[in-house]
Amino acid sequence: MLQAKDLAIARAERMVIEGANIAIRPGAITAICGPNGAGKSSLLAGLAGLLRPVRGELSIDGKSLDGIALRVRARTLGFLPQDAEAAWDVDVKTLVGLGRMPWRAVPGRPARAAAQEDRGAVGEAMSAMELGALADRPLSTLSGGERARAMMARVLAGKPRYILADEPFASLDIGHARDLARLLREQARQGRGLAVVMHDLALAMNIADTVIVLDAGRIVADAPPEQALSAETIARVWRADVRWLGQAGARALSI
Ligand SMILES: Nc1ncnc2c1ncn2[C@@H]1O[C@H](COP(=O)(O)OP(=O)(O)OP(=O)(O)O)[C@@H](O)[C@H]1O
Repeated sequence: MLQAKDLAIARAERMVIEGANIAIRPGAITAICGPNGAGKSSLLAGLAGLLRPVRGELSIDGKSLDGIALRVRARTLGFLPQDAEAAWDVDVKTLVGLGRMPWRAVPGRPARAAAQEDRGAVGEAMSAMELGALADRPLSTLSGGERARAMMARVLAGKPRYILADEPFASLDIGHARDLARLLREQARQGRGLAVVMHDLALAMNIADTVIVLDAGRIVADAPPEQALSAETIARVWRADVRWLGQAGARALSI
């Protein structure tokens, strides 16, 4: 379990997350929701160990994150930033291959078996994100949604135990969003823990096991979706009058 206790994060010397107690469980999808500026990205980057907390503890299976070597951390936590950019204009298959970096030079990993495993993981991630036809295209020539799928494939190729994804649905069309939702469920079924920032509350309602609602840097709900995303909570936090339609697991939100 990836756990944060009494986590506090500051940006530009202003507290943006305070007193966060969170558990990201293996085998489950945890959606992180909240209005713009609530602190979702900051919280996710904090959980990934990419923003140093002002206060609090982060641990994986009870072991402090500080005590885990960086390379091991990189194999354990896969992070997909919002609007992920690549430093170089590489082609798609090279980018996805970079997801295998943390697996280089793992002690006791025979070179030939390692190369085969790397190829297998990259191929699997590319086909999961339907990137076969784009494999040789430089990133600069892709559309926003295609680039988002390539970035997600890079995370998947690393086969991390936890996937921390910041708005992975943001630029996907409805068909690819459905495919990604299924893929995230499958990743959870395989035992991975997922923390996913999302603005689409109906999607969170339908695919998450747990929803964390953030409001102005504070966790105001952490519960199964039907409870965390009640119309009352949405009215209070998002100041929007809404009504849930449909059945559990296939809900739509009327605004
Ligand atoms: N690099 C930064 N420097 C200073 N302040 C920042 C920085 N990044 C974010 N902030 C501030 O921290 C707060 C939380 O931002 P964060 O990006 O975590 O929110 P968010 O919930 O992910 O928002 P959104 O839904 O708009 O993506 C906001 O008030 C934001 O203005």
